[in-house]
Amino acid sequence: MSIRLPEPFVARMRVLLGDEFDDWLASYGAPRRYGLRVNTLKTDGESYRMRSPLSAGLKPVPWAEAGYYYSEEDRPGKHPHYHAGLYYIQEPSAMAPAELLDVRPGHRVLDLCAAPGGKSTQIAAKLKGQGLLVANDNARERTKALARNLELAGVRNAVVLNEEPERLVPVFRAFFDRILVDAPCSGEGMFRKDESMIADWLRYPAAHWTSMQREILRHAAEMLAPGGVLVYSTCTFSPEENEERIAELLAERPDFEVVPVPPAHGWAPGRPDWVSLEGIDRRHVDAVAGTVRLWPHRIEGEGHYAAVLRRKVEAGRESVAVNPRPGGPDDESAGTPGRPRLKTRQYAGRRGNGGKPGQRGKARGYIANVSDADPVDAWRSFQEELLPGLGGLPGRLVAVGEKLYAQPAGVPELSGLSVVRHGWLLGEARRGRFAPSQALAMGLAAEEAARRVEYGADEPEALKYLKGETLPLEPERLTLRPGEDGRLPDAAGYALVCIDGYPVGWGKLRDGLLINERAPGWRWM
Ligand SMILES: C[S@@+](CC[C@H](N)C(=O)[O-])C[C@H]1O[C@@H](n2cnc3c(N)ncnc32)[C@H](O)[C@@H]1O
Repeated sequence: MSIRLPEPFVARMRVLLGDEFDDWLASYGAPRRYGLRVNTLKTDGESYRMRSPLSAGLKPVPWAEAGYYYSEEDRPGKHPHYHAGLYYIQEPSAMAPAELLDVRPGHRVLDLCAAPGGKSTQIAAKLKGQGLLVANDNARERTKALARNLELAGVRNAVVLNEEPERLVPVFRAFFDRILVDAPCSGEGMFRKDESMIADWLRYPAAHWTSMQREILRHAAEMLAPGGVLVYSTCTFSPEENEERIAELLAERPDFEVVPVPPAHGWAPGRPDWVSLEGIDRRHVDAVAGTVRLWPHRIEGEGHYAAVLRRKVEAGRESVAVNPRPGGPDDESAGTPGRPRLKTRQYAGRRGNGGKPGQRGKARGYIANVSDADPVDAWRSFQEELLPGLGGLPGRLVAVGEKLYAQPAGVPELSGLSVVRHGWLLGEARRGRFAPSQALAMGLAAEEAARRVEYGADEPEALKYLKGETLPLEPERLTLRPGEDGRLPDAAGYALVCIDGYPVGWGKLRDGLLINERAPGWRWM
């Protein structure tokens, strides 16, 4: 074993694990397993597995829909399909918490500690574009990766926030059907995957993590609707960060109960016998036997812990969510008069995104030229010309400065919160012209665009495009889609660039060239 585990950690695990200690310790000498999750917003897991370009093939992770093991010698992060958002590289055990959350299309879901977004992208896939995902993290820098990963995955119905949980509570009290708390933790279960975490373990005492976890869980509980489900997870072994946090929450919140996780896949039950909190009713301690531990010596994956909790419904009340359901008759969020609109303009209406452009938005050349920089007019002209297949989007348009977002239905007023993404970032109106975003390209299906240019993943042009090069346009690569009037668009202007049929960015067709419009921060280095 080459990893140097901290002595006090090993000594403690010896006491906790007893007879199992030797097997556990031996797992640090075993090779770690690598995982990826196929993005079912774009393709389905099994059909992708059958045609996967990874040389050693993909083997299913038993507990995760579209989750697969890949072989160490493959480099999936270096394949064009990664840049098309066809999969997310994720440690296999880390796929378990979002599976346990039981997300259904249409749910309102909060991922409270979400960066860099592995579980958020997994949740978004389960929502299938319906309902709402609020992905939050309190670390500003990390929310950039979070937003980017959601965009790479083509997620249309997410809002990204950068907040402390307590500041979210007044806005989202009893709002969510599902909440994931993938808590910051001492990371003991990840030492084999990432040895650098040992330094953090040595630096911070357990109380550093447990006080954070306690506060985050308390605030999360406030935001769960009665009848809703909350999953708490960590990638650590210490009972203080796992079973003790759950027993404590149960003692504080009699309206919460553990939903036992059935034993499967080699997962082990939580350990009431490791809880050493004083003054906690035995019932709450015993209940943690229904939580689950993933041990690296019992499964093919790293160490994890998860608890599934349900907020009970009061007798006689089916649901008491205090906020209107997205798109329901009480959904006033679409442009309610009198709401404070500071730097944000919201454009109401179910037809909002699909409406016809006004007279001002008449197309001139390959992109509409409007008389002022109203992003909505510019977008509508762009959409009419470039995206005849997109149709109306649910929710509303939100303009922030020059940026325009399609915000999913049912999002409450966010003013006062630090918002990283108000929804699906469509693009920016610059001097009246609409510049489509990379996020828009990634969230489209190829057939939604009026013009598309196609490359195969194994063609050198695919790599050149991903690296930001401008390419000669070979006419056979261009597909034009007729508009509603049956007429083909001009072969000039913005085109959606696709690899193996999946969008990877924009280009502009001009003078026999495909001018590369792939956003600079997204280019293959
Ligand atoms: C285990 S990581 C989350 C990993 C993420 N769920 C994923 O699957 O990619 C824990 C995250 O919690 C964030 N965090 C720490 N304290 C927080 C707090 N008080 N509120 C919200 N997020 C917090 C950290 O910045 C970190 O990104």
